[in-house]
Amino acid sequence: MYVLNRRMFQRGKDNNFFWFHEQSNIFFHVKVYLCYIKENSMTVNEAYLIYFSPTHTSKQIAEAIVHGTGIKNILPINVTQQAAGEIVIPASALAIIVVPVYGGHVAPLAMERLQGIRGLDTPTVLVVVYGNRAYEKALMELDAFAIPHGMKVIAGATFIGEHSYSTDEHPIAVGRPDDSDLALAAEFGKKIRKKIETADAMDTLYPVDVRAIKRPSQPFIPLFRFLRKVIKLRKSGTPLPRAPWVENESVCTHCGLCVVRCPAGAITKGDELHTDEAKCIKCCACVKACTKKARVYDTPFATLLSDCFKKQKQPQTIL
Ligand SMILES: Cc1cc2nc3c(=O)[nH]c(=O)nc-3n(C[C@H](O)[C@H](O)[C@H](O)COP(=O)(O)O)c2cc1C
Repeated sequence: MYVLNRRMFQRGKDNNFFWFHEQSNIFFHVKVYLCYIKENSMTVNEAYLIYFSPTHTSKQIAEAIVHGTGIKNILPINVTQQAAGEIVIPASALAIIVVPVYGGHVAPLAMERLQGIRGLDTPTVLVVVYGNRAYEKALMELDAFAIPHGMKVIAGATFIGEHSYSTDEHPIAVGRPDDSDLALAAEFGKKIRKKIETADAMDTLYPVDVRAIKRPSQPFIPLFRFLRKVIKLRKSGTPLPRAPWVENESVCTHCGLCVVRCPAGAITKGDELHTDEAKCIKCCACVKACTKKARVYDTPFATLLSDCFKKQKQPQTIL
């Protein structure tokens, strides 16, 4: 045991007591700092998982991200079949919005169905899922929706999903999101959680500019071939199918699955052989859902996309 005296508090190589005293001071300050971080770090205890996903690729990405965050209280808001209605998401929650890209834009029906959602400066993650061609303005459009709706965009991402037009003959990004995409989505979720927890308050949880996200590399020659073929197709006046159809009527069992899966109400129970072209959004949910393969959507675009976008693009994230 040391008996306290003045010499013990004097610096010196051979003064062991002073060395311990100095270290314990450091330990004390580290402990105080850790307590401070814990006291002041932000936590989110619930996640609003908002998605539109007729062929379930966006849904898979959404679920992988939220599981990656480790948040247990998940409130799914699936806007595939109906509008979200009026929902206010508190600032203490995390909002994750995942939508597919149609023609380089956010799928218009998805955008329409998101309109009732509002945040209160809610930390929000924006994700677009596209079929290996391009997402063009989609992520920026989602951002332009989210900010005026009271959401603070703290992370963004672009993921790849099997193209809705993909068939056995004309495969486009088949099997995406694959295991590696889903692992990346979960890792992204984990990083989002970390970003929130390392911020000591809402004003230090910094927003991101989704325009700064890295665009995937696109080889020029296949893109040029694609554009040339699209122009040729348009000039030829070949009519493009306005909606999926039932190829062989005897195969359809009228099970009604296509009716249930259609997000646009374009197929009516009891009249499954007919698709309302005015309502159809060509999402191909009915084609993918049909267990008898009675429904088809055979568009010349599938051939072009399959031929020209063979190189698999990779997900990109920003946070
Ligand atoms: C009408 C329509 C337009 C599409 N446009 C694009 C596009 O511009 N770029 C692209 O890469 N993929 C495009 N896709 C493919 C979808 O973005 C892709 O298949 C997505 O994974 C579908 O999401 P979901 O499975 O959640 O429905 C389009 C699909 C449809 C049905």
